[in-house]
Amino acid sequence: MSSNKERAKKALNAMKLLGFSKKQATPVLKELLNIFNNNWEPIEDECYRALADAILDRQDNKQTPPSQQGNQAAHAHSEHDRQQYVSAIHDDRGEDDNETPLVKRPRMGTANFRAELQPFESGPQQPTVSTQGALSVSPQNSRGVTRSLTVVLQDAGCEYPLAVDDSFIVKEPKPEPQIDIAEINIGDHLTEPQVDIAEISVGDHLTDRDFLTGPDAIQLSDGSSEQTAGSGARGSMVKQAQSLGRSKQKAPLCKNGVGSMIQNTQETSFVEVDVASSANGEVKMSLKCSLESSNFSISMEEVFKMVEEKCLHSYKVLPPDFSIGKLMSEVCQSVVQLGTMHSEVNRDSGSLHNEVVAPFVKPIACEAAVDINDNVAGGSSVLDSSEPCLQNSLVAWDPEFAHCKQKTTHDTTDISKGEERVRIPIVNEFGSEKCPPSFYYVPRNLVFQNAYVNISIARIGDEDCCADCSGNCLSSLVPCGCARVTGGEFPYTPEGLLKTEFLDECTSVNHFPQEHHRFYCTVCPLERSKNKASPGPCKGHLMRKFIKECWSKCGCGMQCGNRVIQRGITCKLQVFFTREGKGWGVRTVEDLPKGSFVCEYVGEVLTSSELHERAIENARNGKHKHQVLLDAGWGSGVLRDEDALSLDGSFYGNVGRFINHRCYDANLVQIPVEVETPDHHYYHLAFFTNKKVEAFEELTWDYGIGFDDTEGPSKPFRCMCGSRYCRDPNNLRRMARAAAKRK
Ligand SMILES: C[S@@+](CC[C@H](N)C(=O)[O-])C[C@H]1O[C@@H](n2cnc3c(N)ncnc32)[C@H](O)[C@@H]1O
Repeated sequence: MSSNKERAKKALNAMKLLGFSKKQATPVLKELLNIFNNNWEPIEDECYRALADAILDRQDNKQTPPSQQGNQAAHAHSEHDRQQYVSAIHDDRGEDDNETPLVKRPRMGTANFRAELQPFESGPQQPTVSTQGALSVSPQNSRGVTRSLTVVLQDAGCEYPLAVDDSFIVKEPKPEPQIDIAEINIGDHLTEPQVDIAEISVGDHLTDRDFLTGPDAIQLSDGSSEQTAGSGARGSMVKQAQSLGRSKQKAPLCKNGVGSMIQNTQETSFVEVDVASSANGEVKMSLKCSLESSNFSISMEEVFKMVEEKCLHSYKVLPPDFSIGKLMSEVCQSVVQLGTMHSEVNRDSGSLHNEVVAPFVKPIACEAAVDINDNVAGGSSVLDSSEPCLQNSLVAWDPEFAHCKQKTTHDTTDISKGEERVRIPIVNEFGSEKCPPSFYYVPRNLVFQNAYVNISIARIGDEDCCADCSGNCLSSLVPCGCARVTGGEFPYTPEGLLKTEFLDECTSVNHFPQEHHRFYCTVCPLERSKNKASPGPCKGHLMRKFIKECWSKCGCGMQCGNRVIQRGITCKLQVFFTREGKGWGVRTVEDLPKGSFVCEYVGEVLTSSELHERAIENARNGKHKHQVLLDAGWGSGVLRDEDALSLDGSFYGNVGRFINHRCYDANLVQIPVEVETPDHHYYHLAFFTNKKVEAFEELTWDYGIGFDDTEGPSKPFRCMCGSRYCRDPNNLRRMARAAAKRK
């Protein structure tokens, strides 16, 4: 048996390892020996637990006012007191009394020991090997989960298992009053390169003094970093800070290169930081923050991430590549686009040169306008007019689509998604819809199913091509075979414009159809496709002028002046939302001289039966489609169903499907163009300007519809073309004019 002196030395050493000085421990030990009648066993029990507790109690009592002090030890000289004190210690062990002895209130503040945090559920506690009195904190720290803390006092030769909860050991740093964000970075001195989260970092006000007091060493369990800290609680903070320190290093910068961190190094101030920018930095979006008395930095990436999570929470489904950062950059880019557009308008109009034009205009309700047509229109999409001039006409469009409730896949910077040689942006300054309803953008016609479009070299005879030409056919002295269709003269000028004479003739066919030759079928495929018991009489098909372009069987090159429409769109167009209630429309963003090729009307090639079937289907669904008959060349005998063709741009189409109607004085004229097929059942329908068109003027063509048509399965829209020659009897302006005349 050791002597009292040895036992006292051991006890004081044990206390020293817990951070209690000899001066603190000696009087308490004396008191306990007194209480226990110099019996060492209850003191040595459980690795001097009674002694440690008594020291802590004494410290507690010192902190309470003298009036409230109930110095148990000092008054425990009687046997009664002694019993009470001993049982008080044991009561403190709580429900686990029979198993693991517990110390309820170990103060780790100045302790110097090694400890491991483990969840209770994690099985038997592993004995731990002490190093130099270091504290190791397990990586997980889930709040509210009670963990065991094993303290090994190697010098004392025993384990000291403590049950503590997170609130005790893992004391979270007090959040700064203005910053309601969980993660805190205590600064640059803690850096580790692996954690890829970006955080709010709090700088100088949470200094080493706050966290890292004392000389005690904290060793992180992964051993990856050695920093000093004074307590277990602080250790956990250091651990957290450590990971934040790592993250800070890896915090990604915004892709567009704008500042990605909000930083405030002053006590009370506004900080302004760029958060997004257009591609070339002309437009920037910034945030103004006034988070007082903080010295902080916030990663914008983390802010975006938080907003994205909120969006996901609210909207449930988001595209996988949804990004607030991108969205903000898109806003900046759109401002650039609109700004450019407006400044071009101003420059071209010459009136507003120095005026700063707000890029956004007060929106008007677009749905009301659409509703007007919605009410008027209805039924099938096929326009079945009794007017001969309705042949080759565009049928009613789907107003339901115009509500833009469908998910759209359009790229607002280019509706053609790169399919055209030029970008065709989508712009909406007036309505709430960002994009037109979905459809597949195709730059060329596609056969749906049964249409007979036979593109073969063999079908093109020598007389229908110019195999012997080379270079540019327009510059040859004698026009080649390809000019035969146009009376031995090419329709194009060397500048690539349609010749005025040719153009005017084509326009005149539209304006005065009754003065032009018409072909009447014996049995009209259009009538036949209606599957009536006895097909109605043919209403006549206008014989239109054709353009014949050189093609692949010709010897000339792609730059030949007689190849215009096959080179595709070259002028700058925009799909925009019309303010008059016509839905989307097309405008040019540059001046176009008379005779300029604008675009083709592209869609699926349907037979008249297929067209009719779609019409019935659409009537059933109350839908209206973008369809146009190809009937310019029906004068070549009896047409089979598969030869009587139409184009439907509803599901597959190009920018042409957005061109709105204007009665008589439209600025575009539609002209049939023969390219790869010699017969005239199938042809390209190309739009050319029939007058000079100024930048930002809407492009329109005359659909050739009769608005008083009540016979057909569908009624066309109420016309809002604004033309003084508007044919629509329901046109409000026209009615107003008529009323004024009557007065
Ligand atoms: C081929 S689409 C033209 C593009 C259409 N605006 C859109 O938003 O998709 C034809 C439809 O546009 C509308 N539209 C075209 N011209 C119009 C006009 N002059 N007045 C009113 N609506 C018109 C009609 O609803 C018509 O059925």
